[in-house]
Amino acid sequence: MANPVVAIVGRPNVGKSTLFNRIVGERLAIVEDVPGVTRDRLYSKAEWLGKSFYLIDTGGIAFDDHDALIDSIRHQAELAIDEADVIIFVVDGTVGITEEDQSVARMLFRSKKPIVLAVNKIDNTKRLHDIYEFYSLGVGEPYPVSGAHATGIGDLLDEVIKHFPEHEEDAYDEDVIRVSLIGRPNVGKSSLVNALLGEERVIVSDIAGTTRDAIDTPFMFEGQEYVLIDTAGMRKRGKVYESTEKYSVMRALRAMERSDVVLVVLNGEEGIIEQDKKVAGYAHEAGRGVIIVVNKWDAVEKDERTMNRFVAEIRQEFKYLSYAPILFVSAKTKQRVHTILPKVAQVAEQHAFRIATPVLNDLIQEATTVTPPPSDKGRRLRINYATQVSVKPPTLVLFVNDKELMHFSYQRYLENKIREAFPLEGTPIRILVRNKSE
Ligand SMILES: Nc1nc2c(ncn2[C@@H]2O[C@H](COP(=O)(O)OP(=O)(O)OP(=O)(O)O)[C@@H](O)[C@H]2O)c(=O)[nH]1
Ligand SMILES: Nc1nc2c(ncn2[C@@H]2O[C@H](COP(=O)(O)OP(=O)(O)OP(=O)(O)O)[C@@H](O)[C@H]2O)c(=O)[nH]1
Repeated sequence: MANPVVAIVGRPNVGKSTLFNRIVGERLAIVEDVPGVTRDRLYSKAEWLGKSFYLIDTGGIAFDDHDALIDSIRHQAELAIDEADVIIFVVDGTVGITEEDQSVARMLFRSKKPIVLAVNKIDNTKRLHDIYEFYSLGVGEPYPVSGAHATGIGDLLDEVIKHFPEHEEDAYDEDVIRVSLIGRPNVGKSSLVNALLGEERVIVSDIAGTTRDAIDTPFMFEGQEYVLIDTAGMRKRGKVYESTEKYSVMRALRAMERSDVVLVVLNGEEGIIEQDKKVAGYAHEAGRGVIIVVNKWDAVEKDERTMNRFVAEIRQEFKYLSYAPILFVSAKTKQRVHTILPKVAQVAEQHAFRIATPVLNDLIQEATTVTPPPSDKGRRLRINYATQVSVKPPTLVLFVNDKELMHFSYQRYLENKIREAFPLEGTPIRILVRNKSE
């Protein structure tokens, strides 16, 4: 379920970004593209031969000073070693081996992580003999590539995916609810984890064989088993992670992917800032159940309208998360912390909700009768058949006469009708529109 992470490492100017763009932009499809949520180029989801993974570009460091440069390349490599499942180590075939390359190679070699060596800028076959000297880096076979001409990338990726972990790493039982907390630094994630686990009725259980690397914390609450995902990551995240946003983002993403329900934590004292919107956008895109938790409510000066105002602001800023319930809590005083887990259980149930096909079709029938689809140049959308194809999140397919005729606003209308009929609080709904013939 969690996608492997592939990091591109190398000194400046070897062509990391060019390769990143090639891998993501042309050879491979970017999976999912949710409108309205901006995507940055720190990382991207990519796919090769049916295997999807996260690709991160560790580039973008520039220093005048040689020592500072080496230091920061090392730092990048260290993070890649920590977080990635496979590392693509890029060198420049036109320049040959440099001291920085050797320094990176030594670190990568010691890490014992799988390394695939890409010798870039091999723009034509005449250059192919330039790759042999790179064997002496001691990190294995050099793969000739040209980011500029998009050659050699398939062979490189064939090698990369061979090193993906074979087994599903988090084989928790179906009925265990997996929860993660995300939010920008200092909103109180660790404090909330402690408050949740400190709840009297919480028993930290040990579900056998599941706590690989002890990064997750399983526990029982009111007869239900839960796992807090990547608790260790949340606790350990120190200076290094904070200074390198892409790694904390990636870590949060992986945690989210392994979760049923994500708690998006906000700081009630400071209000919503840009970074919160990014975090919330990721949560929505991940397709998990979402609960918005406003923490530090104890520190907010309030009157009877404060809460409503905050709710209105959240709805305004995170329009795409309109399905997410909002809780106001304090990890410090424990105020309303006890409402979190019951809400998580409820949202997890909705996230796995299944609508029977006849019921769904009746509902769509009725909705299209009440408000018929708009017509476009004399042609009208017809929905022939609807069915739910998967859960977590509930994903529906609508078979129609011509999917070009489906407009965003009409799709939103149908989603609202579905939400009126079923208790889908906290879960996104995916609606796929297909032509009848597909
Ligand atoms: N000839 C040739 N030039 C390339 C190739 N790939 C990249 N370049 C050039 O190399 C330069 C550096 O490319 P980038 O992709 O920015 O390198 P980078 O490693 O990401 O650099 P930083 O962001 O500084 O870490 C650019 O001028 C590219 O046009 C290639 O395959 N052949
Ligand atoms: N007043 C108040 N302070 C809180 C509350 N929760 C956390 N804090 C304080 O906020 C600060 C940050 O809390 P953490 O739990 O470390 O926050 P975090 O989100 O885990 O931070 P990172 O590890 O940096 O991502 C600490 O000084 C906490 O004591 C709360 O409910 N009320």
